[in-house]
Amino acid sequence: MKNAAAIEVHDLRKTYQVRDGGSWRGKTREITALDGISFTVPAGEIAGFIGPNGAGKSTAIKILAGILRPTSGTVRVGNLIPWENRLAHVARIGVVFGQRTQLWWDLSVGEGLALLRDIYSVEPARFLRNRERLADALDLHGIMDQSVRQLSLGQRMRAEIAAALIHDPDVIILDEPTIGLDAPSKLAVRAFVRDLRRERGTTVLLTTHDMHDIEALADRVIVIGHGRILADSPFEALQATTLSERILEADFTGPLPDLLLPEGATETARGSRSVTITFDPQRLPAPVLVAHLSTLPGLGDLRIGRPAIEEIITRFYADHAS
Ligand SMILES: Nc1ncnc2c1ncn2[C@@H]1O[C@H](COP(=O)(O)OP(=O)(O)OP(=O)(O)O)[C@@H](O)[C@H]1O
Repeated sequence: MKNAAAIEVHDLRKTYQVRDGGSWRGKTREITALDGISFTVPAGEIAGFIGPNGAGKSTAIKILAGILRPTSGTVRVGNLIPWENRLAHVARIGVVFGQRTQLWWDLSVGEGLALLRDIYSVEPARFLRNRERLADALDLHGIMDQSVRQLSLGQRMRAEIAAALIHDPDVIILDEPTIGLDAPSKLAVRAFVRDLRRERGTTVLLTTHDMHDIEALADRVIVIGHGRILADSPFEALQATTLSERILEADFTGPLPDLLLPEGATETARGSRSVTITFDPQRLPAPVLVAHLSTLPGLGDLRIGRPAIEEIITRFYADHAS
């Protein structure tokens, strides 16, 4: 199975019919949520699937999960067509929707997992092994008897992940798995997904608005906007083509002197004793800029870094807007 395509999407289109003004009498209008997207995720890869609000991510995820039929195009997940082989398909994939539960509010976590065992016909010995392994890895032992409605968001998300994996799926779809979680819970979810891929070779499609999820997990990112694929590449490549600039922060021991910056550098923020400068290292090598600043009176610390990952993505979305 290694290197075979676990997810294949070809020329996928989805249009929704909506009534203007919400009235049944109003004219109908077509919204193109997916305008012919194609991508492939090889087995064992973690692919980030990102895009601004309304780009079409949820629509694509629902089609991949077998919940929604596309208007046209082909999709194969582990060689099955999700909306045609629904039962066989759901038995082979795991889906975590960060914003809604797949568990049952009034059942305990343990009861919910047992119900999934029956739904997916997981053989009893394998179920017990998986439940133990997932409870250890996701720290669920203390909450197995608690009903889902009593769980904190972080506990519920860990239970959701266990529920999505109880039947050993080869492919998992994570839709905003860290939304609303505190920092330690986010780190725990990311570590779990990394281990899962390493130990079991699970293929993961991950949508998120948290770019740190992408940085921590994704082998590559597929960017979608207005229902089209805008980029499909390793994150570093996206970063290099979008924002090659560097950021320099300089602290001064006294009031800021006149900077008289060389060409290729722009002052982007200023405090009473510090300044932030953005520069393009192709046009202005960092040592030249540092040498220039060193001539200024009262220079203290200097720090040079890359723009934050959010900045890179925001710029990429803005460059592809319209
Ligand atoms: N059931 C629906 N009926 C009509 N239009 C819809 C429906 N679901 C989504 N849309 C429209 O399709 C487009 C894509 O929406 P979708 O929810 O797939 O985007 P998204 O990338 O998941 O956005 P977000 O990041 O905000 O969740 C949007 O213009 C949205 O308004």
